[in-house]
Amino acid sequence: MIKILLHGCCGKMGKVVSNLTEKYDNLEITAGVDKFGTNDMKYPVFKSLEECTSDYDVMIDFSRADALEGLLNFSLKNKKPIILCSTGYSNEQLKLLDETSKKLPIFRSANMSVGINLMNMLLRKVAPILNDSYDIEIIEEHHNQKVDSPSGTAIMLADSIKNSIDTDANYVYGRSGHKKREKHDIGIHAIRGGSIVGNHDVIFAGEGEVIKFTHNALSRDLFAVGALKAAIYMAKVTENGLYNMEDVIGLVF
Ligand SMILES: NC(=O)C1=CN([C@@H]2O[C@H](COP(=O)(O)OP(=O)(O)OC[C@H]3O[C@@H](n4cnc5c(N)ncnc54)[C@H](OP(=O)(O)O)[C@@H]3O)[C@@H](O)[C@H]2O)C=CC1
Ligand SMILES: O=C(O)C1=N[C@H](C(=O)O)C[C@H](O)C1
Repeated sequence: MIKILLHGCCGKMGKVVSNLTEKYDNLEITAGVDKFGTNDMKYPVFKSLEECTSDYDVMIDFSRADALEGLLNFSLKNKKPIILCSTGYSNEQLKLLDETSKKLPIFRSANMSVGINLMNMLLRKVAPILNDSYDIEIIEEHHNQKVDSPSGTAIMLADSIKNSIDTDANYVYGRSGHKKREKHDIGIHAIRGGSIVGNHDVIFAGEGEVIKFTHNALSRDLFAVGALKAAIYMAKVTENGLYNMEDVIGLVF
């Protein structure tokens, strides 16, 4: 049995992960941590990591970027792998994450769905071919409760494109004003409204044609399933380092 500590257990994703875990015979949530706190869960919920005394094998986090430092220190102290699903990290936080991964197995992915990770892999192949003659724009849509913009997934997709081409792409967020598009811009646009779970379009606009890669998440279950698969994977990992969803789904191309 793999014992999971769920950080951010009372939020939208925390609740979905809690429900889905019950379908797995080999997984059990032994405790949760959430600022919000509640007694509604089937496991003990602590209001902070400092109060949490539960034994666990792997921690899953769906909370906020500002929780990162505390999560890393707690995981280092307990010598247990951590799965970071939260988004909105700053460059300094990403640097800290990289440094800490030399001392701890850390998993991070801005999107736990198989579909987005497959699309990300395809973009790495396609972008170097299309980059010269097509303009690249990314549009993401999410619910009206999301705090970080653009989405972590949009940044992940943009970074994959940027790292796969030999020109130095420049990110332009939510374009406005009086200025033509520059050739090496990658536009990144965020839409917020209602209960949209999470949609991502990557557009390659050329002369006389547009090629579009689209991923629409129809339910939060697919993120939760990805997090639980990552938990099963990370519980067995012994080497320190930074892992992601491609390790879990075995996308080696
Ligand atoms: N990687 C992926 O596939 C996905 C990532 N996400 C990301 O996961 C995160 C959570 O999403 P979602 O569940 O929709 O958000 P919610 O706001 O619904 O849930 C977050 C929960 O974490 C709590 N929380 C916030 N800060 C802390 C903290 N410092 N310590 C402990 N608990 C805290 C919140 O409490 P309170 O409400 O009191 O602040 C809330 O209960 C976001 O960053 C989101 O972008 C979401 C979906 C998929
Ligand atoms: O906040 C959300 O809801 C989501 N956040 C992630 C992101 O920022 O990319 C992933 C998913 O699209 C849902």
